[in-house]
Amino acid sequence: MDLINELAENYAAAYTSPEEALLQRINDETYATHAQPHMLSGHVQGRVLSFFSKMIQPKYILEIGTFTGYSALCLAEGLRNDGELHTIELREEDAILSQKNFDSSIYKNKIYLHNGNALEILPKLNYKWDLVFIDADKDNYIHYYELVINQLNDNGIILADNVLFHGQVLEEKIKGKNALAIDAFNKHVAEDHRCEQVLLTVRDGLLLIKKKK
Ligand SMILES: C[S@@+](CC[C@H](N)C(=O)[O-])C[C@H]1O[C@@H](n2cnc3c(N)ncnc32)[C@H](O)[C@@H]1O
Repeated sequence: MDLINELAENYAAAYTSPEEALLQRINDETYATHAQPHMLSGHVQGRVLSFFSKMIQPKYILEIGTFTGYSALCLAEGLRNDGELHTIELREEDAILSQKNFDSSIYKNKIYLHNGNALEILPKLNYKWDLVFIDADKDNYIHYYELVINQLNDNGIILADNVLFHGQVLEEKIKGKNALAIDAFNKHVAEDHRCEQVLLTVRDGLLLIKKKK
């Protein structure tokens, strides 16, 4: 289901700052060569990620689900000079591709790519996160959220992608496994008194979550 009117999407893209050449190249190469290019955040959502990161000026960023590296590079734009971005990717072929893309970037010395299952890698990453982007397997969103919320800095923010899951969460009786997992995640966060949240209807839905002090 296309949730957002295509004309509105095009208008938003026209009046959003352009992406830089490397991001444009990653986008084009991913669409030309990858079997699931739609997973890439893309221009407008990429600028949203960059904008939030520049507002937060994080020292430590965590991303779960690197894919070809597009969103990591957008998030890295807001890092402090001494900041680090840690990104986790399960599939070796995507990890290789994203590392190649990071190596072409001015942020290459600030990005640490971890190849493996996020559920196993996360407990080994001992950082206080300022900004977290959850964008991997939908079944595990609740696990990822519970693993990172206690490692979030006081002013830390979690962003979770695909929270509208192609509109499938709007069905009267949700059928898809991933849509059910996302709907359960949205309810889990809504019922969690530790945080406040806002669901933006950007692209496939972006949930902004802030831990209460
Ligand atoms: C939607 S894509 C990420 C897109 C990327 N963040 C972007 O915006 O360009 C999801 C990625 O998560 C990875 N993934 C799935 N399950 C994972 C897991 N358990 N641990 C780490 N990565 C996982 C997939 O291989 C895939 O590359």
